[in-house]
Amino acid sequence: MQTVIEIRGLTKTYGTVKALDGLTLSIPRGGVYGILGPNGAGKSTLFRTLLGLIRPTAGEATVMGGRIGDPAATRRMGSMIETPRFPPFMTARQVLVWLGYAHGGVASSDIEAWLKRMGLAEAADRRVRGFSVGMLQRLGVAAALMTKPDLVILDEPTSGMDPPGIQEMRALIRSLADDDGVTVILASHQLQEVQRVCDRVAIFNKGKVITEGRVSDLTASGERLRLSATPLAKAMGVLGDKATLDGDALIAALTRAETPAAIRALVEAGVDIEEARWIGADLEDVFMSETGWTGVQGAPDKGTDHAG
Ligand SMILES: Nc1ncnc2c1ncn2[C@@H]1O[C@H](COP(=O)(O)OP(=O)(O)OP(=O)(O)O)[C@@H](O)[C@H]1O
Repeated sequence: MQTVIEIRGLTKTYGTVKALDGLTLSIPRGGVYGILGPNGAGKSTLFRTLLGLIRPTAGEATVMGGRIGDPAATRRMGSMIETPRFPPFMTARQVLVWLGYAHGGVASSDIEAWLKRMGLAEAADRRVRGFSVGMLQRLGVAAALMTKPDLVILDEPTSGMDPPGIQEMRALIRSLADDDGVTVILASHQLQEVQRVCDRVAIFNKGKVITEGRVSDLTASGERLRLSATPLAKAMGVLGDKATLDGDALIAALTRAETPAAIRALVEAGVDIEEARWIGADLEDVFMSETGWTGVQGAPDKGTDHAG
């Protein structure tokens, strides 16, 4: 596997807080890679470290073969970390021209193309002080991509966006990877979006990687059988604690080997089965079980290191 980022034992401490705790991870070249984790897991700290904005306390990382902070590698990267801030008195177009200068110059045709692609053509001459969070995100993404990077890091690119905006962003991210050959690394709390757009993910907790893999493999391991059957009560009785109700269907936690006998038992008990299909676990299920997160308490405890 050709990698774009190699991270070995990366640690960043702030006082007593270990934002990154001996993190080890390899990120492949090409495709869309998701970094997931509860608040405070260390995602933004990792991105800032990879961009050379903060120094690690220990460990090392290479980005496209160069050490972190190496200007040759940094020039080939684009990024948007959290909601970007721009000088409020500038218009959207001026922001891109100004950032383009800082990068050594970006053709005005590229700036216009990105304003259009991010749905900002009509707002191009408005001052950014009046922009919504979603518009700032769009401008931040345009700024990250107008320099034609080989690798782009996007931290919560859809935060503050409406549903059509989220859908457009998903299409843009996939086309960057599939059509333009850009490696996209993104962090997001919107797990359904991540499941739809990412090829691989790493789940972080407390500065460590606790799970890493292809989205299809991670979700396949929790697959269950969805059955439309009548009468439902009788089917529930046959399957016992293997079954839970999901609307007017039944979700059975059966292995593929257990399934033929279970179907036979249902039919013999007089249950009609109208439909049976395998469904994968949601990335949300994987995230919840890996992080031990219930969504109500503080950051959970699970955290064995994983050499990716
Ligand atoms: N400049 C800083 N000074 C002190 N502590 C910091 C600093 N930056 C990050 N931290 C701490 O490091 C830990 C990791 O923070 P980080 O922002 O990387 O998490 P995150 O996964 O990006 O979180 P979120 O999902 O909320 O954006 C947190 O405990 C945070 O409070």
